[in-house]
Amino acid sequence: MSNVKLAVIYYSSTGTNHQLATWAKEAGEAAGAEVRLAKIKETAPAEAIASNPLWQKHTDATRDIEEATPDLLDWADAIIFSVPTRYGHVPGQFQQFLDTTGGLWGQGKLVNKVVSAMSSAQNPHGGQEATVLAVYTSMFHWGAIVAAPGYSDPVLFAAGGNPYGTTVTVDQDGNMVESVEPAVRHQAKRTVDIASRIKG
Ligand SMILES: Cc1cc2nc3c(=O)[nH]c(=O)nc-3n(C[C@H](O)[C@H](O)[C@H](O)COP(=O)(O)O)c2cc1C
Repeated sequence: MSNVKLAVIYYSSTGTNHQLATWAKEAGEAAGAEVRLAKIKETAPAEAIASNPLWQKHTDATRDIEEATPDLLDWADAIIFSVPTRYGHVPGQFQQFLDTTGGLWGQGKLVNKVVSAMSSAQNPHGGQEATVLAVYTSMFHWGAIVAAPGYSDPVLFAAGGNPYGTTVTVDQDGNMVESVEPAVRHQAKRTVDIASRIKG
């Protein structure tokens, strides 16, 4: 049993990052953490969502998942983010969420949160690493402690060897190309482990 409270926060249009986040949630629970899975609030217009059947289907299927709030960040000792690449950067929906955290930041409440990030893109070199690093740039401003996986376990090589955070390529049909589930589980376990050492 761990005394760590872990928030797994994701944005996903077509399900990939929801799946990554779900594996991270399960692994966090297996590591003994208290875990809350939350989605970033969708801000795209209904017409945009309806124009992509995969997006509409995923939106409908995840309607009941709680939405991330600053209160959730305040609650958590550790946070795992999972967001898809948008032109090598984070989705606007995620940036908008970050823009609501100024109050917590001003009170110093984001300092020493243990954070880790994951991502996906349609191409192996389409911005996966850049997106994870974009998340971390904001985390440095929080004063958070970045728990990147590095090469801390052999499973990371099979997943593509991204030391910044687990990332996956998604084909035209929305299927994951690399087998990243073990790497996601390792990243979540490591995040809980580091957070428990910091929390003491
Ligand atoms: C506006 C937009 C921009 C995107 N930009 C890129 C990109 O620069 N490189 C890339 O490989 N994939 C890009 N993609 C593909 C997404 O990264 C991919 O659909 C996503 O990783 C799937 O994650 P999800 O199923 O969780 O939504 C883009 C998709 C959209 C809608």
